[in-house]
Amino acid sequence: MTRRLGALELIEANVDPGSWHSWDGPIAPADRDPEYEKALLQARERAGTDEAVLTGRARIEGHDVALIVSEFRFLGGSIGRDAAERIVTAVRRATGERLPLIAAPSSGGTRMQEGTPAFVTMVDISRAVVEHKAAGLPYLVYLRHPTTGGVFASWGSLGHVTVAEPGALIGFLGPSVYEALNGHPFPDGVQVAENLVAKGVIDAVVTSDRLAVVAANALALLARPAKVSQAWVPDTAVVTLPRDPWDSIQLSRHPDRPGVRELLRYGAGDVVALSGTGAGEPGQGMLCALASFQEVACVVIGQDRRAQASGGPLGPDDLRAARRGIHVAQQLGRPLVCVVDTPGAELSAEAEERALAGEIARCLADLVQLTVPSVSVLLGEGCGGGALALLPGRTRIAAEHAWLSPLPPEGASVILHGHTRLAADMARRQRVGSHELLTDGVVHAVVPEPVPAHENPEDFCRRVSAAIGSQLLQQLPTH
Ligand SMILES: CC(C)(COP(=O)(O)OP(=O)(O)OC[C@H]1O[C@@H](n2cnc3c(N)ncnc32)[C@H](O)[C@@H]1OP(=O)(O)O)[C@@H](O)C(=O)NCCC(=O)NCCSC(=O)CC(=O)O
Repeated sequence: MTRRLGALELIEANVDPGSWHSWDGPIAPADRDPEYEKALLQARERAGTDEAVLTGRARIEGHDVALIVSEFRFLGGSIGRDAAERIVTAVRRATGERLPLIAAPSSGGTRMQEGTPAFVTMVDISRAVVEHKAAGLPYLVYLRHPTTGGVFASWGSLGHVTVAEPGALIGFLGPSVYEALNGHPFPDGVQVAENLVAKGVIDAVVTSDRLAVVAANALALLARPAKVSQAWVPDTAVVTLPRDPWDSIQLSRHPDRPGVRELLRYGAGDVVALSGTGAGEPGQGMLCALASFQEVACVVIGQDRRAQASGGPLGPDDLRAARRGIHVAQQLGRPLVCVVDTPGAELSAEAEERALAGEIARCLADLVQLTVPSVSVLLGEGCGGGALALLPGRTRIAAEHAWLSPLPPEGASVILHGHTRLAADMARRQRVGSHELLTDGVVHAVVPEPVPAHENPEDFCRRVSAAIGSQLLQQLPTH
């Protein structure tokens, strides 16, 4: 395990040399009870800081940023009114100076010596952070060991991207407080960074010595706003000969056909993976990431066909994860890439009761309202409402052997004929293949597959990536 760093150590280890400028003014004297005053004096001596947070401006790998960093040795990084005021002032200043903001909390939550007046400052901090994000500015969070209570429940949980220190204790109530109040220990292994990543609460675990690299990567992707060009009209290209869609359907189901993971691996750069909804739903069937295609930095939401096949069907949580990605793209003004690749959404009682249909509808609603450039990519299987949910990009492209249909052709055959034997015929009649999609104006371009994608995944992914980049570039303003 890497050594846990104090506030100044973390700052010095991650900012460009000589670039740190503190924004903190002196803490004003106040009429406090003598015991608390004594605790503050001791905390200052122990921590070497004048409060439990430090704020300021710095450069990280060339990016100008504002930083808010907790010092746990100062009364457990707890937030009293002075610390809160310092945070709010720094967030507002970052917004005013249009600086991306990075917060690195480590805290026992509300400062117990101050009680409720301190507790309610979490509202002020949250308001400032929300206003910062509403101004289209990135907010990244690095949760350090330990982050608990109202800090985790306010500015610790509002990041566009949230990463955490390996092994960090991160939880709402501290485990010793829980045990004392409930008479039994809190279950092991729950309030741990790695578990929260697996459960879709936070995005990734990052060692403190890699924070600068990860932050710089995310900032490079997030810091340049993009709005769709007024002059843009979709470009269409006819590049394929008619194919039997049934052949395409068979090829799209080939176990080695590359999916969204391979597309990111071979066709994208600067990938920063996001984990699920951030709200405790891992969204295994939906991959969300920040990435760049042909140098265009964007948000990617993509249906992971293999994960769906191995027990994680495309369910309501996946669609909520997608909506998180849509909101990040809209809020930060980044283009959005939607990758469609699904044998169909989850068919289960649980999915119904957790609003599968409603989430499909809300994905559609969110996408049709986007004002940033967007492209939907039919990569392989495009089956039913699950596929429809990610279809409304401003431009839509299809791989040559991708297809789109209202339900599996086998299902269509059952509806009309009472058996699955006429599935191939139904696929032909329902105009599901890429050639028909192009002819009918459902997609604007088709990416040729000179050989089926599974025979040369790298080449396929590079072709799709080039098509994505080109579609996005066409939508961006030229100046
Ligand atoms: C964060 C911890 C898990 C860390 O445990 P550790 O064993 O590493 O450290 P520790 O307990 O010795 O704490 C280090 C020092 O910080 C102090 N300390 C910790 N939390 C504090 C707090 N909230 N206010 C004031 N001081 C605090 C401890 O008294 C101790 O002081 P000394 O060294 O002098 O002994 C634990 O401190 C803890 O459970 N804190 C409370 C977490 C919590 O439940 N917060 C909810 C608060 S209410 C809230 O925030 C509002 C809300 O929930 O919405």
